[in-house]
Amino acid sequence: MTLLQVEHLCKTYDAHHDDVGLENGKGNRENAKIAGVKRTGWLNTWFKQHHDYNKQAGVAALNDVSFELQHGECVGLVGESGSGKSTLARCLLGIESADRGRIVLAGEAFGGHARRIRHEQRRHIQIVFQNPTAALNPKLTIRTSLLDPYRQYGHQLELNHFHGDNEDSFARQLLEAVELSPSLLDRYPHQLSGGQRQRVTIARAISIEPKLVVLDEPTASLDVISQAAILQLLAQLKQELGLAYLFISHDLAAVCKLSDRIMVMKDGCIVDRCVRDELFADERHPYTRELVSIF
Ligand SMILES: Nc1ncnc2c1ncn2[C@@H]1O[C@H](COP(=O)(O)OP(=O)(O)OP(=O)(O)O)[C@@H](O)[C@H]1O
Repeated sequence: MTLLQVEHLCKTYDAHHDDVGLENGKGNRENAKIAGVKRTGWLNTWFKQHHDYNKQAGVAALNDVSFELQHGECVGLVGESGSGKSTLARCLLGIESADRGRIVLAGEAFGGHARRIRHEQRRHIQIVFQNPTAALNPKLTIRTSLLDPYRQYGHQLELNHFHGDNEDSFARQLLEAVELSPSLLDRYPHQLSGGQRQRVTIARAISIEPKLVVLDEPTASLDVISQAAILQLLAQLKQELGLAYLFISHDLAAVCKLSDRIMVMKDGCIVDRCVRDELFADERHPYTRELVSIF
């Protein structure tokens, strides 16, 4: 069975749209949660840093976007800044709803137009952000941040890979899965390197064994060595846990390394799609050729 079906998704922002209540820090209740994690002060800060929008009237951020993603598959999503990649990610996570269209996850309606995502469904799509420093609450230990999704879903979880018998052994398993020492559990984010912090956010995202992880430029804030190591880790986890990824990136080399298929977005539309090895072929869409040529 297909894991994810996105059908005819449309989203237009009006001139006064403020989807997450950034100006007053309030946000509506649906938006106050991201990936099952409460949007507290630190997450507000992340949104503020990453959503410096050019708020023009009637921006069609998603214009009839349709695609499918299979279990265990990685689909890369590339396109210039403002093409709609993050909007698509936010619609998938239920942070905002589409104006039209349908999202079906493992055969069940999931978000999309005017549909709320149930708490137990929300666990199945998680996200890893670009900036691990902003994604971890500086006041919480690594242990507390790691265990947050588990504590929210603990009683309902049927895990296949990790064993949730007690919190300490669960947190240790998570760190081991991302090749970090359990001795980091009682440290704070500032006591870790950028690469280690990103490993922690990956561990947190996979902790409740989602079906799909949205990787929103997961290596963009890292040095070249850490980037390669994180890509290697993501490939390994995909294999071990049978995860599917939607991998959003400007880095075509990274996308090619991890993805089975690639979609190219421009002005809210998917203008091209291909298997990885065909991205550099001559017969690609002119926009894809342009992206490839400037890479
Ligand atoms: N909350 C919002 N209010 C108004 N306009 C928005 C909002 N969010 C996105 N947009 C607009 O929608 C379009 C798509 O933005 P989006 O952030 O999805 O692009 P992107 O491809 O993820 O860009 P980047 O690669 O820079 O992250 C842009 O024109 C953007 O200005």
